[in-house]
Amino acid sequence: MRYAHTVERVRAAEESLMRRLPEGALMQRAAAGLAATCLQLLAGGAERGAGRRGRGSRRVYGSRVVLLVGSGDNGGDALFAGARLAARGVRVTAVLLAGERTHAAGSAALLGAGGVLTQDQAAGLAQLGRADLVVDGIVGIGGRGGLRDSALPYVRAAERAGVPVVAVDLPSGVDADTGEVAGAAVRATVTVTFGTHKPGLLVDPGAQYAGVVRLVEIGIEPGPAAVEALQHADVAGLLPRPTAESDKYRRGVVGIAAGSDRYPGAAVLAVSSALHGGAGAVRYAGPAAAEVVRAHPEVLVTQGGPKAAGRVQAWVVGPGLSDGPEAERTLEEALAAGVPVLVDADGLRLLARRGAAPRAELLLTPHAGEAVALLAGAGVEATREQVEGARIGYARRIAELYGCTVLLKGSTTVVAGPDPAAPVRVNPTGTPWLATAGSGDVLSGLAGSLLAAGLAPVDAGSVAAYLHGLAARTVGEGPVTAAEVAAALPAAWRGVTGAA
Ligand SMILES: NC(=O)C1=CN([C@@H]2O[C@H](COP(=O)(O)OP(=O)(O)OC[C@H]3O[C@@H](n4cnc5c(N)ncnc54)[C@H](OP(=O)(O)O)[C@@H]3O)[C@@H](O)[C@H]2O)[C@@H](O)CC1
Ligand SMILES: [K+]
Repeated sequence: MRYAHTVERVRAAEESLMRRLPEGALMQRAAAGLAATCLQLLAGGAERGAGRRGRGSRRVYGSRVVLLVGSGDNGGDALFAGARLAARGVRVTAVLLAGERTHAAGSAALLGAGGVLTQDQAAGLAQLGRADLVVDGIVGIGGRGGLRDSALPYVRAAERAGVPVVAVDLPSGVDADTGEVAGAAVRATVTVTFGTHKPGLLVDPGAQYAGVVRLVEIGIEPGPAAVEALQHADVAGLLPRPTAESDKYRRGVVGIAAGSDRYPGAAVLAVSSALHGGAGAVRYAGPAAAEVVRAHPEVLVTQGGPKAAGRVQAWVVGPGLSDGPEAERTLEEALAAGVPVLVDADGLRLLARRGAAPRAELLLTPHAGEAVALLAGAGVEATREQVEGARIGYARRIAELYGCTVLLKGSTTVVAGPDPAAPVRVNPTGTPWLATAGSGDVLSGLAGSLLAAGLAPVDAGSVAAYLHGLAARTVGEGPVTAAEVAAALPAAWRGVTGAA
C-alpha cells in the first residue's frame, strides 16, 4: 500500500522527531535526497525529460541548475541541495523570490559552496533560459492557494526552457491535502517528497503536475493515513481465489439489472465484464435479455425485474437503464433484495431523486456529473468543475450524505467509505484512454462480481478500478474499446496474482 498523510499529521510527526534530533538534521536528510535526484537527472537518468541540450548536459560538472527559492523551509531544502550540487561542480544560481525572508542558513551554505544568489528578475530569467535543470523550492506544505503572480514569470520561463523541473516536496501551487490547483502551478518532471506522500500528489489535478514522485524517507512517523493507493500485492491479497470446494454459489452470483430498449449495449458490456470478473455465475434482469444471451449463452436471463431473477449475492443496477417507472421499479427491487448493491449511471440519477437513505452495503459509482446530481439530491449544490477539482472531499461528502461507499470516477478514481476516519483510496492505474463509451459499464460489472464474491464495498470498488486501469493498459498504450477492456480483465487479473 502507498500511504499519504495530511499536512497536519506531517507537521506533528516532524515536531516530535525534531525534538530528538540535532537542529537542521531533517532538512539535511531532505536536501541529500533532493540533490541525489538532481544529480541523477543531470547525469541523464531514466526520468530525464525532453532535454533540448542533448548529450552536452549529461555531464554533471559544469552543468547549470537554477533554484527557485521562496520564503520558507521548502526554499531551505532547495538551497542546501543546491550547495551539495555546487560542491560537485554544478553552476548553481538561486533566484530568491522572497528577498530578506529567504532561509538564511541555506543561503549561506550555497554561497559557501560557490553558488550564486540573485533577486534580479532579468538576471533570473536569463539564467533560466540557460538552465539544464530547475528546482522548484517556491513553496511546500506551508503553501496556500495557487502560485502567486510574482512567481509566474519564472515558472513560465522554466516551462519554456524545456528542461527537467524537480519539485521540492510538492509542485508549488498544488494543495498538499486535496490536490486542488487554484490558478497556476509548477509542472514537475519529478517530485521529491519527504517523509510520506501528500494526498495532493496522488490525486488529480495535483497528480498531473507532480510527474514521477520519489519518496525520501526522513524518519518521521505520521500515524494514520488520509489517503492510500493499492499496489499489486494488496490487490492480489484481496482478489477471491476459488478453492477445491467452491461451487458457483460460493464463488458468488452477481445480478445485472441494466440496459433498456434504447441502450441494450450497456447490459451486454456489464454482463461481459461481470463474467470476466470472477463471479461464479451471472444473472441478467431486463429488456436486453435476448441481446445478452446471444452474446453470452452462459448467463441466466429474465425479461422481468430483479425480483424475478432468482437468488444473487449482489446486484448491479443502472447502466443504460434509462428513465421512467420501469427503471424506478428495477432500482427498488434491487435495493429490496437484501444483498450488496452497486448503483451506477441512470440508477444514480434515480437514486438522487429519492434522496439520501443511508445503507452501508451500497456502492455508488458516479462520474463527476452524476456526483453533482447525488449532491443535489441531498440538498448540496456543486458544479462539475468543483467536483473534479476536489475529488477526495466530494467523494467523502457523498459517502457521508448517503451513508455508503462512493467510487468517484475520473482522471483519478477515488473510493470513499462511510467511515470518515478511514483513508480514501485513490486508484494509481488509471489511463486517459479509459475515458471511452461503455467503460463505466465494464467497471460496474467487475465491481459487482467482486461484491458478489464477498469483498467489502470499498475493496470491491478499489480493486475493480485497479484491474480496470490495468486491463486498459494491457490492451496497449492507445485507443481501447470498452469490450476490449472487459476481455483483457483476466490478463490483468493474472498479471496481479502472478506478480504477487
Ligand atoms: N515537515 C517535515 O517533516 C519537513 C519539511 N521540510 C520542508 O519544509 C517545507 C515546509 O516549510 P514551511 O513550513 O517553512 O513552509 P513553506 O512550504 O516553505 O512555505 C513558507 C511560506 O510560503 C509562503 N506562501 C504560502 N503560500 C504561498 C504561495 N501560494 N506562493 C508563494 N508563497 C507562499 C508563506 O509565507 P507568506 O508569504 O504568506 O508570509 C509561507 O509561510 C516542506 O514542504 C519541506 O520542503 C524538510 O525540510 C524536512 C522535513
Ligand atoms: K515546491
